[in-house]
Amino acid sequence: MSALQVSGLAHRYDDTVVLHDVDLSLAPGEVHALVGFNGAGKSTLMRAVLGMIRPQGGAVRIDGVEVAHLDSAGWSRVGHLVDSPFVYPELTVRENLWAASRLHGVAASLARARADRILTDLELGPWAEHRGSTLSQGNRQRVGLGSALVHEPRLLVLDEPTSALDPAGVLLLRELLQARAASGVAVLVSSHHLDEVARVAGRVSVIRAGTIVGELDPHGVDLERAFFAMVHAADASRRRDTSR
Ligand SMILES: Nc1ncnc2c1ncn2[C@@H]1O[C@H](COP(=O)(O)OP(=O)(O)OP(=O)(O)O)[C@@H](O)[C@H]1O
Repeated sequence: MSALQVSGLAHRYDDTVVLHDVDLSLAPGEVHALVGFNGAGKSTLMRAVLGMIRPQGGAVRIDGVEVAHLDSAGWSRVGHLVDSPFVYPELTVRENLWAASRLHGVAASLARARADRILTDLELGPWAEHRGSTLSQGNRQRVGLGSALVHEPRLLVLDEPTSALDPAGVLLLRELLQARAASGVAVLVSSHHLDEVARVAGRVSVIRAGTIVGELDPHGVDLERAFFAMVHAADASRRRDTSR
């Protein structure tokens, strides 16, 4: 069974079509990247996957269950970072991670150890006792990522997770995602960095104006050229359709 199955997803804000007939699937252990220009619809797609918006058409299933019917046990198998990382300003980094694990249903007896492990995995140790309100942007993103990972979800949805990270953080996250995927976790990730995506993803889908227009070969030689060729071909095809 797919960890995530998106079928015929459609969404519009007022008169603007933002997602059109989007199909996407994600198997356990797969890292699937979404790439596209600003405003292409990546975040909207992720919000629909996470039940944060109700799309006007199509279906999203997580482990075979329609998101509208997913219970708290189902959601506890999902980790996400979409939009700005949420960090409790008055809590320390360690307390934030502990709270995130408890909110995702981790038993009190395990929560401390899980938070400690994330502090190590994301090299947040030096900031463990610092309050959320005092963190740099990159460290906020690390805490947001830690909060998405701390309960050991089986499906991860990450919207531009490296946008504020330094090169060491990018490398750490890549290794973490690869390790989680090797243990069967399914990862949906969006990014603007084609090279980074190619290093981590097994599949790369291109989204253009709310439509998935094709997949890039992450092992291909010139990903940038292939990306633009795909986008331009999609635009030309759309122009032909609208002029008929
Ligand atoms: N709440 C909203 N109300 C109206 N329009 C919206 C809303 N949220 C997003 N949009 C529009 O939907 C389209 C897709 O936005 P979305 O944020 O999904 O794109 P994106 O691919 O994630 O972009 P970026 O790479 O810039 O983050 C854009 O045209 C955006 O302006």
